[in-house]
Amino acid sequence: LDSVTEQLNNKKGSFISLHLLSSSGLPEYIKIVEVGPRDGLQNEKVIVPTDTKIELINQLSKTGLPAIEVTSFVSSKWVPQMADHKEVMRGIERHPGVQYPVLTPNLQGFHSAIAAGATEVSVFGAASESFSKMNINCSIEESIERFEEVIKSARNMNIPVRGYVSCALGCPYEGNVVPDKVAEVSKRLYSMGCYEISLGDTIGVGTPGSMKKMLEAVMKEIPLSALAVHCHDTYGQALANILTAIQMGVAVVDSSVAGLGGCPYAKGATGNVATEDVIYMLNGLGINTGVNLCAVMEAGNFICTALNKKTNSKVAQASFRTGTTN
Ligand SMILES: CC(C)(COP(=O)([O-])OP(=O)([O-])OC[C@H]1O[C@@H](n2cnc3c(N)ncnc32)[C@H](O)[C@@H]1OP(=O)([O-])[O-])[C@@H](O)C(=O)NCCC(=O)NCCSC(=O)C[C@@](C)(O)CC(=O)[O-]
Repeated sequence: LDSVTEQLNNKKGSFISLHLLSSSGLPEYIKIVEVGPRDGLQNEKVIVPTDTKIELINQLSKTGLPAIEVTSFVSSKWVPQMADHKEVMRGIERHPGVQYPVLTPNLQGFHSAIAAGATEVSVFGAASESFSKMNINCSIEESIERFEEVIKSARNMNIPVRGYVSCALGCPYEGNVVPDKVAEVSKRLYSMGCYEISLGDTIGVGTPGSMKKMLEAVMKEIPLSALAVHCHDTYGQALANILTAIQMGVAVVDSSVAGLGGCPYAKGATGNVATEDVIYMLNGLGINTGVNLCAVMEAGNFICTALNKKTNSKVAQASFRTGTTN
């Protein structure tokens, strides 16, 4: 409880950890990629008003987060929740030093994103054929061809492209996914020009054991500095999996404010790991993120109130119960 209080009392500016644990062997700085406004909200049943999305992103922009995934330029027939992508993109206040990536599955999405002012995009593939078909309506091979077009156009415009590989630790349709397949798809995206590969445990079935095996395979093909992990918490393993990844040297972690989220094409998958819980853990390890925990909790409180739902962040729940937020 003391550590919660210490962290929460430091409300101004970026959080400086008061823990004195040694960080030797762990990255000194971890970049948090906030995916709540996209991965979090895409799964909400009731359409979230555009103004609420914009306000959430504006609040998150003031927390010290270096990257906030804003929306997806996908078909509104497939993901109605992201239909207001242009309005959201145009409505947000952009802060210097914050990246605002958006998802683009194909050239059509890429051109719409650029027209709406996107300055960074992400392509999203999978290590499972069935998931690729269900999620983006094409095979892995076809998806790579589409991504290649996006990456070429992006390169001509100096737009950085991030690449996702979903089902890195398991697939909702095929079950087990072999680490070599994850490594193969990751390598192709990286070789095509993605500056970073985010490895998605889409349905949160991974464990520290499977995370380690998968990363060992991927790290043979891609530099560690180009890897990120994207963990869902369906089986309660997300923080343990992230800790395993950072012990192996991964220094980019995706997370979602209040633990919102899930993929509409991965039935049963619950939210992403909560940003608040990741920051709390990293603060405890003495790892700098530059993110103010209290400010993220306030943004979490805002969106949970707007959605009339309880936060999935254990840290936010504990702080609420013990009154340490005030
Ligand atoms: C990829 C498509 C579009 C293919 O969908 P399709 O139906 O195969 O596309 P198509 O090329 O045959 O075109 C059909 C219609 O879609 C339109 N269309 C075509 N492209 C676009 C576009 N970019 N934006 C808007 N509209 C588009 C196109 O204009 C046409 O419109 P119509 O003539 O019928 O009116 C579709 O399957 C789709 O939108 N899928 C959405 C997938 C999605 O957003 N999933 C959730 C995100 S992934 C995720 O959450 C996992 C991740 C990233 O978080 C990591 C992890 O956890 O593992």
